[in-house]
Amino acid sequence: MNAPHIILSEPQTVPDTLSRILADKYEEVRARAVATPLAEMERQARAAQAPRDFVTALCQAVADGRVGLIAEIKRASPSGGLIRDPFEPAILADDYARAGATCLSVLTDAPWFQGHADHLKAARAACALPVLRKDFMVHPWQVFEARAMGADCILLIMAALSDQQAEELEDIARSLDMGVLAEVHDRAEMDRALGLQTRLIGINNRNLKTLQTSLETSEELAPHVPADRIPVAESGIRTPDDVRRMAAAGARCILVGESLMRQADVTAAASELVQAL
Ligand SMILES: O=P(O)(O)OC[C@@H](O)[C@@H](O)c1c[nH]c2ccccc12
Repeated sequence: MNAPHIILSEPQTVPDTLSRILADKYEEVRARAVATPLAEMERQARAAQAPRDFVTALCQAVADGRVGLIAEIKRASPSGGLIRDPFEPAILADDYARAGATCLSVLTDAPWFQGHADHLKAARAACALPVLRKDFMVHPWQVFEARAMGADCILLIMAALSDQQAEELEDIARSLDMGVLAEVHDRAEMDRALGLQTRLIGINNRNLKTLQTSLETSEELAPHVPADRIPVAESGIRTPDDVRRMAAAGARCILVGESLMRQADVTAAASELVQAL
């Protein structure tokens, strides 16, 4: 009798969602930077309309004791599937502005969120609010691209970046007078984000690797944000009670997307959140 064969294979690791998104993003940026070289993208960024002050708008809301609502415009997401259809960014931007939102966030990632630069351009043109480009920033080229399409602020996801990358992207954003929202999901990421210059610390209640959401993430982390920084509670916020919960933890600024995008009356739903305190 032959000895039984034991086949040892490498442990199978399934790539998490963030890793898959980033792999697509590096590919996308590589291709786009061939079509439009960095120097040309920088020229377009520096020729764009003056940026609106995203960070000051949120600081002002906090100083006034208001909710600082960053209202998000997105058609779809990996966790929610198709969220809103038909989807009209300009109308949504106007609805949010009339509800008293402080800023907008617009998804521009196509493969995972069905976003587009045109959504951001249309939303920004329809209101006077500062606009965050919600995408996965990994390369300076994208920061110039963000400014060229009109964005006033970029998102830096600490889980997706080395310290050196984050600093480089922040420096470029600052040179373009753009704001930076540094996003964290745990204490270690927060400590890294606090090494950046930006005052805006986004605490994502959603784990981008597993897509699980828990408001406890903000409750745990917001108390550790130093007084000279502004915590922004992100993801999974649905009701005025949730807003009060985030405010009680120290986060009066919130980033809300899906729960608003699923409402027939976006203005009414957003103003309920704005008036929760
Ligand atoms: O739709 P929600 O659960 O209200 O979440 C909004 C926003 O926080 C979420 O879109 C988000 C936060 N960080 C991100 C990073 C990438 C993509 C999306 C996000």
